[in-house]
Formats: sequence, structure tokens, C-alpha cells
Amino acid sequence: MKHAFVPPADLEPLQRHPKAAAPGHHIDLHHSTCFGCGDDVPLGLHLKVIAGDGLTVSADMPVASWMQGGPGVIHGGVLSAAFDEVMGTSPLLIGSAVVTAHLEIDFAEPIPLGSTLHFDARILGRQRRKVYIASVAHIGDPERPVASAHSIFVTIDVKEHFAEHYDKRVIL
Ligand SMILES: CCCCC/C=C\C/C=C\C/C=C\C/C=C\CCCC(=O)SCCNC(=O)CCNC(=O)[C@H](O)C(C)(C)COP(=O)(O)OP(=O)(O)OC[C@H]1O[C@@H](n2cnc3c(N)ncnc32)[C@H](O)[C@@H]1OP(=O)(O)O
Repeated sequence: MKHAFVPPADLEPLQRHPKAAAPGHHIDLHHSTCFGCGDDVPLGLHLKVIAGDGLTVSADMPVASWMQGGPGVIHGGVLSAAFDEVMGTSPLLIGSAVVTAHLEIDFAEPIPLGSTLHFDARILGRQRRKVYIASVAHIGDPERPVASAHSIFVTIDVKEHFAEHYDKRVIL
């Protein structure tokens, strides 16, 4: 797949955290009203991100009719949000909480409503607080990706980062 993103050549390699979810297990450490993964959000993506081997994760997302952008195909913003969620969850494998600083998407093919998107994501490495992550999505043929993403997530102290906004959170 064509893409313009070039990760730094000197990324620090990372190790899986000893307490990370085991391969094949759901990574379930976010919150129930998150648009990307929450069970309690009526119109959310409801993504279940599964730990893979090493520094990898995966997820499946049925492309529902409410996700439509162009006629009969997924909206690019919905696809971007799904990549954000899948990639943003993966640093839990290294024991880090992160927020998205930079996210870029390459859209290779229209993705029809009714298909199921399969996402694979991989942590590439770290540079100070920046965690570089890449992801690819297909709809049945792993050799034929329909979209890919590259991102920089920045590690945060969760309590400190959300302190100012925490009281304004919406609980459904
Ligand atoms: C208490 C309630 C808790 C509830 C949550 C619970 C748990 C959370 C735990 C785990 C999460 C689990 C799952 C997550 C699932 C999905 C994730 C979705 C993620 C999102 O959807 S999240 C929303 C969108 N996201 C934001 O809302 C971020 C807004 N933003 C900021 O909050 C700041 O902007 C921040 C923190 C990014 C940086 O700010 P900062 O002051 O801390 O640090 P600083 O600026 O020094 O940057 C440090 C290094 O990042 C480089 N850098 C910065 N920005 C860059 C850019 N755009 N491009 C390239 N590099 C960039 C700098 O160049 C420097 O690099 P260098 O080391 O080379 O100097």
C-alpha cells in the first residue's frame, strides 16, 4: 500500500509488559462510554481489541449502515476513528496509557457497507514519550489491504491529563 509516513530510523525497541493481556484475549482497560470501545454507547464502534503476539493487536468491525459516507461505502472519518481506537489501545501491551498526537490514514479501496473490516496493528517503537504505531485493514483477503494507518501516540499520566475535564464527563 502506498503511504508517505516515515518513522524515525532510531526508534527504541519495546518489550511487552509482563501483565499485558495474553495473546487472544480482549484488552479491556478503557471505559464503557468510550465512542470507540464502550458497551454503553448506543452509536459507538463497539470495538473489541484483541492482544496478539509480541506488540500486535487486532480487531474486527462490521461495517454498519449508519457508518455510511459515500453511497454504499464507509465514511472516511468512521474508518479513521476505528484505526485510532485499535492503535490507541495497543500501548496497553507495553503498560502505557496514551493519547493520539498524530494520525494519518491511506484509503486504498472503497469499503462496502455489510463487509467486516479486520484491523491488525503493531507498535513500531518509542522515541521518548512518542509511541509509533502502524496498522492495516482488510475485508477478507489479508494480501489486499483496503486501508492503512500510521500514528504517533504520546504517553500520559491519565489522572493528570484528564483532571480538568473529568468532572464534565458524560455517564449514560
Ligand atoms: C481519569 C479517567 C480515565 C479514563 C481513561 C482511562 C484509561 C486510559 C488508558 C488507556 C487508554 C486505552 C485505550 C485508548 C483507546 C483509544 C485511544 C483513542 C485515543 C484518542 O483518540 S485521544 C484523543 C485525541 N487526542 C488528544 O486529545 C490529544 C491532545 N493533545 C495533547 O493533549 C498534547 O498535545 C499531547 C499530550 C499529545 C502532547 O503534549 P505534551 O505537552 O504532554 O507533550 P509535548 O508537546 O512535549 O509532546 C511530547 C512529544 O510529542 C511530540 N508531538 C506532540 N504533538 C505531535 C504531533 N501532532 N505530531 C508529531 N509529534 C508530536 C512532541 O514534539 C514531543 O516530541 P519530542 O520528544 O521529540 O520533543
